[in-house]
Amino acid sequence: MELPANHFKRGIYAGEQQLGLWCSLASNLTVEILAGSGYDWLLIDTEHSPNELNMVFSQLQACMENKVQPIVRPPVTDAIWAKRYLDAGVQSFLFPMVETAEQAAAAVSYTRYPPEGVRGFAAASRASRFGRVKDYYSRAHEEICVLVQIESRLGMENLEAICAVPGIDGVFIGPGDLSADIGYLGDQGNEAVVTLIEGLVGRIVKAGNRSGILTGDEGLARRYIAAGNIFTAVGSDAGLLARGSEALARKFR
Ligand SMILES: O=C(O)C(=O)C[C@H](O)[C@@H](O)CO
Repeated sequence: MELPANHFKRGIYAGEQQLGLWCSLASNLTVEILAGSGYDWLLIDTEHSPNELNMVFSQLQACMENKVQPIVRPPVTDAIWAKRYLDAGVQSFLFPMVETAEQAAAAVSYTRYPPEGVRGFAAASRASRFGRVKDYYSRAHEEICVLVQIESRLGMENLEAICAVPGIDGVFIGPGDLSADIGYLGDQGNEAVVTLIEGLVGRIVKAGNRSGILTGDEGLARRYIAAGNIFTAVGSDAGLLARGSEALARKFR
């Protein structure tokens, strides 16, 4: 069996816009529905959702019939969660609240076997398709994508240093936490926040890295893409369900 290709990672390095959707409903059924919807990636959130490890397993499997890349956000950036999700077969990570180059380098090391990193060895896990991918241990890093979140003042201050860390494949701007940290809690659509984010996207691109963002607003998504954003989550499962169900109910009222 061949090592599964990470089309998302290859796409962002090729400069091909990767459209995504945020998934926090903790359901393999909703993920399977969304996996066939034409997105390039699905963010499987375990930070702000009731997702547990065994549930993430089933959501990863729900993606297998499609080219879509599941990207898992651990609840915190640490080696233990990285190890458990890697063995589950996760190939792309969005590590939250990274604020320094040292934290970014640590995140990369969690995904690499020794001597490059500290990933623990597991024989015949789902990651190697239970031992069926014969060159898994020597090649796993090629198809692993490490994305880190910049979502605080300190992270903004250290942005270029973080972008320069070897193994950091992309830098995602967390609009909610970032706006909260600069005094715009709950107001990530404020023009001051949007302009700041556009500038951050430009800094990431200028630093030679790849920028990501989440927004449910079409106009803002287009502004961030125009600024150079290359992986863009354009909505969420919860938002689609809530807005879509409300719109349907209104038709019959
Ligand atoms: O800071 C942010 O915004 C994010 O990191 C995304 C949110 O955590 C996610 O829950 C969508 O609102």
